[in-house]
Amino acid sequence: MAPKAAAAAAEEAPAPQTPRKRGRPRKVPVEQAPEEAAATAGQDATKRRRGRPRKTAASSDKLQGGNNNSPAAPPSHQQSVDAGEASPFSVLPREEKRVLLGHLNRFESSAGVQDRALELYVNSQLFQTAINEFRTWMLRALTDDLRAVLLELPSGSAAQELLFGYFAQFVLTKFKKEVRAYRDLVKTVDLRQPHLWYPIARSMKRRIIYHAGPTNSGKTYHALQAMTAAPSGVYCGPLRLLAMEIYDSCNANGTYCNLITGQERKEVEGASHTSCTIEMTSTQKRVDVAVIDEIQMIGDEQRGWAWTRALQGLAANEIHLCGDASALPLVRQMADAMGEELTVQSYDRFTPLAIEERYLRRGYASVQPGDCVVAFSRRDIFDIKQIIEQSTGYRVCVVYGALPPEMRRNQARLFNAPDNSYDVLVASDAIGMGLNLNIRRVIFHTLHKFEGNFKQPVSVSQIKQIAGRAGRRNSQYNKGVVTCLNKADMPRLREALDTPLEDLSTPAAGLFPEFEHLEMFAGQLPEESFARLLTRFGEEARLDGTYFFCKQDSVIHLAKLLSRVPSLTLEERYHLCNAPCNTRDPRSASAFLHFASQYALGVPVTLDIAEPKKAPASPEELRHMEAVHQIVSLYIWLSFRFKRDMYPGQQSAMRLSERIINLMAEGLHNIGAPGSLVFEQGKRAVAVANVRHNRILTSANEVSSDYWERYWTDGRGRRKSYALDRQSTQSGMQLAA
Ligand SMILES: Nc1ncnc2c1ncn2[C@@H]1O[C@H](COP(=O)(O)OP(=O)(O)OP(=O)(O)O)[C@@H](O)[C@H]1O
Repeated sequence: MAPKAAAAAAEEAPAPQTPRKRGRPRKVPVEQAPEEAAATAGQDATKRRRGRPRKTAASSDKLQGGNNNSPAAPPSHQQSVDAGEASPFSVLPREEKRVLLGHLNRFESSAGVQDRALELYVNSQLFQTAINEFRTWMLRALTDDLRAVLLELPSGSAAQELLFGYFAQFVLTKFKKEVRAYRDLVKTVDLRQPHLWYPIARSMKRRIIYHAGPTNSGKTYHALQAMTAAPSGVYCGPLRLLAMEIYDSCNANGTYCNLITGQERKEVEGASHTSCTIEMTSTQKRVDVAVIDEIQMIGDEQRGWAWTRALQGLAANEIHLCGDASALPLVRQMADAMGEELTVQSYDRFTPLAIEERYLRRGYASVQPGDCVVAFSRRDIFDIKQIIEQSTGYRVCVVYGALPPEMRRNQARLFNAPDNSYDVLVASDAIGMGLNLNIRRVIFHTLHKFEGNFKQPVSVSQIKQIAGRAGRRNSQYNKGVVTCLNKADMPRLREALDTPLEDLSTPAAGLFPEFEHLEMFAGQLPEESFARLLTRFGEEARLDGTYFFCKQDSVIHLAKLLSRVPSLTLEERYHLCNAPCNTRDPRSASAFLHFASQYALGVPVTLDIAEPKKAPASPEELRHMEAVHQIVSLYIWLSFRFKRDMYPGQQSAMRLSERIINLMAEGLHNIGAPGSLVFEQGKRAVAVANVRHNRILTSANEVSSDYWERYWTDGRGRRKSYALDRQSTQSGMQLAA
């Protein structure tokens, strides 16, 4: 049993069973303290063997009283360990010693013993100490009767059961204080009934409606219809972008709606509705109808907790969930636990989605208007953009996660508009949610992506979600097509699209402690740093199979950074650590530390960032500007969390953010345009550009050494160029294609 699972089962601390068939294993009642339970354990086992009446917990003290004449009762710990008597073991015949030590060796090395000890609130650290001392104690405790029983037993589980009873008695007597302390600690991290954290929601009679279906099937449309028809409502979405879309469309259609995200608070006078990112949703404010979008994200390893919280905590009479059917069994289980009614409405896709069996044979030279190329790294996205723009003449929009939502929206609008030359989109998986796009064909650049340091296959549900963007209702195309750049990826694409959504499952819902939980936990461990508290909370959390503890790497990273900042309360640390700081970027991390330090000193927090003057001219410059924008965005986020007078620069930060976004948009427009320079990092050629004659070539056969020149930036950012010979030009074209 895994330690957490064992801890979860700890309320039923088992007493040892009889070594032979007699009687069923005894379970200690939930209320019974484990030390009481175990105090009876060893004796109980041997007594039952002998047909004596079962001993009760109440009588255990008496039996423990060290009556060595009572053959099955070992001497108490005090008696056996402290009295300093010679061990009865030392005078035994060699063969008996061998058998008895064999039992003890097997017991000590058995994997199950430590897990069972956890059920008695013996943690792993204490277990090591206890198991080391147990052997000495046991050999001293060896009565004639116990010895006879052990010698009689084969070397299997019956002997282990018997020894475990004695181990329990030993550890719970000798380490009483430690066991109690651990039990109290574990009780503060009992997360098995998180729905009870929300008293308002539990006092209501809520109805849950699950809109289940594939992409582009009208799930969100129907849920939003219910929300806007109600006197009051809230939309909870996974992205700022989606929250902004719903805010705009509600207000445009006459439903007054506020916007609340980490970085925005837009209040509309007389608004009855709110559109927010799911982390920002209130569990206090009553509304008639709530919509939770992309409910399958309840299983997301980092953000799943926000969906669990919304589903269990929203104070809404009616809750509409939109998503694929993969989370349905889990939601059903959670609804049952809350005693709430669940109705399911199923949907089919509006338009057909077909696989184009001819993968992109001529590479990106053969893209067409309405194509969306999906790649999973920023570098690939810009390489592909440049290759397409320079080999086809189409203008390319890009969408990826690090672009601010305003820019993603802006790029989507450019791509959707019929009257411009932006006909092709190159995007990351960020297009999987939230954008209505005029896509005819999705082309997967690859079906692998880096997760941390490892290349992993893209998941089936992600392939489905992204592919489903093609041929969307209300777009120009009444059917969607999907294919891959490489032939080798085609079988996986087919397999993913053929997998029914019902076969995918979201096994468990994410959880993350509310501040109150951490506060209680901190009360048990007053000496621990905040980062250690978070780690230990995750380690000790008691969960059943319905929930898992969300990954908290970034939170712990920030908590460690904050350990250098004194004078912050636990609550301040908790909120600071949940800030959207890009911990992989040292500039963001150092800005975070600067903001937190100023705040801790009680001086107004300043945003010392100079306004950029010109648009980025290369992907590298754009990346730099994205990082600057993330810092500005972090400042704005903090300014909404903490007292406004501590962040006096909120308004100027918002203006700066807007200015940076405009420059980035301008930069995106220029980067990779025909005739512009082609940049290369390191040594690999990514494309060749016909800059001298501005002639657009579509196949390697047309290449002639007269026409081509190659540009790149060297390691120090200097631009260099040289004319390509025919062979290099052709290999450049092959790379480009
Ligand atoms: N009954 C309807 N009348 C008009 N338009 C509709 C209707 N149902 C859905 N649509 C439109 O079809 C498109 C897809 O609908 P919707 O966004 O609700 O699908 P979905 O299943 O939630 O898709 P996804 O999971 O991909 O977001 C949207 O543009 C939506 O406005």
